[in-house]
Amino acid sequence: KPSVQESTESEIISRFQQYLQINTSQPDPDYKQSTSFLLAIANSLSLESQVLEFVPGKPLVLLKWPGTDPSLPSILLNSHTDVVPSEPHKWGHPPFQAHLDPSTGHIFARGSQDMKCVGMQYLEAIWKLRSSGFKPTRDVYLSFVPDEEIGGHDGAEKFAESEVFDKMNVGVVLDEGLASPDGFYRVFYGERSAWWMSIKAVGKPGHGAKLYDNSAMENLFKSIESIRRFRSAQFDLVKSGSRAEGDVISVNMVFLKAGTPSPTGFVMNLQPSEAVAGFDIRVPPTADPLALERRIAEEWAPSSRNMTFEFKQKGPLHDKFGKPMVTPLDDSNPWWGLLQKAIKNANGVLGKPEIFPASTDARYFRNRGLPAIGFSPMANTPILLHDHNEYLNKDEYLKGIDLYVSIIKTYSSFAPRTARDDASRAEL
Ligand SMILES: CSCC[C@H](NC=O)C(=O)O
Ligand SMILES: [Zn+2]
Ligand SMILES: [Zn+2]
Repeated sequence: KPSVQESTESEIISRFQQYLQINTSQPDPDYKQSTSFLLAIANSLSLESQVLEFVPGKPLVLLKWPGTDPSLPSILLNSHTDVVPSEPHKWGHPPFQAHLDPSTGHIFARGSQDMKCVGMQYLEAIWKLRSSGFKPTRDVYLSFVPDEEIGGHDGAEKFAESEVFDKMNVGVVLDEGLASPDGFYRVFYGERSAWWMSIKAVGKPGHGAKLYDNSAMENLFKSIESIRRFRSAQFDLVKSGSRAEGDVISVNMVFLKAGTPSPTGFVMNLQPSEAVAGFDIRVPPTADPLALERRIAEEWAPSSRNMTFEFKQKGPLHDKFGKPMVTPLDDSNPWWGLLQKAIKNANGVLGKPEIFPASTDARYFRNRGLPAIGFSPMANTPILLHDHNEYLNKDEYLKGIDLYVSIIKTYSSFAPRTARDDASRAEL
């Protein structure tokens, strides 16, 4: 086997830039190029690799660094290869140039935070460990999955349910987190579920000059008012500091569709007979789904007001065993203590564990009852995912690699001597 040479800092940064320069933005990601790029690195690191296509044209790159004791459950380091679209003309530097600002060290690119950084940091950490001669005890897998940004149905969801996945005997999964503007690294043990709902009002059409009850617009606006009251009450809990962002139900109106089109815009003197509004609702795993469903049916879209509602997406709050989809962060989960230890050893400081406010692929692994922890090592960094001018500072990026060196070392060497050790740990 060829030995792996240590990389220079500029080689490391240039590999990150190369990955960022591949335009994998939805809705038409260049997965061909990202796949060959990742396979080339896997090859330089002599990792085992396979490309899984659960859906043609949507490749999942699965890499393996075999451990010395394959009987132990493995470690899975997951990242997605796709990124969200950008509006290039609103950026200071083109989003796929990966411009490195020489005075600040910021690297500007779509995906620099979400989450090509993490995917490459896993690989760079393995590069460092391999060149230092380290040998993992457990198998270490890396999955580079497609389509997270559009729901992960053709990527992580199918992967987590596959026979290949079963055979991997995964014990713990690491997936993405969020940047933090302060010095504490954020860490996530669960996430809110996305409920994407549209509500529709119907009513008698009529002259634009007439005041009458039960028009579609009036019916819809009564609902919108009620939803907005709920929204502010939830938001107030966050503003006052009594709840974290991931612990309330968020509701945001994302579209409004109504009116009678005309060649010059909309007919102005006609009250339409239909009006629809769409909402992105995020529900914490501890919320009572029945109470929310009742609120929707009775207050937000009551049939008494000729309203109907429809879900485009309604994520579950519980896993397939009926348990809330959260990863316990206590002594029943040795991976939590190990993560704390590994980060401390690398001089990092973790913040208080949180519920991720949006969705990630981690939910598909938690749904199988597996512990999954969300972590993207970006402290002292503004939260710019999905925003214009997304960037990551090069020194933060390099620091993150060292954190993963420590994590991968700690995780892959964790080998309780007997199953009883595991059990007694769990009893503590
Ligand atoms: C529910 S699938 C959508 C996934 C998406 N993930 C990241 O932004 C999100 O909107 O949270
Ligand atoms: Zn992401
Ligand atoms: Zn995203």
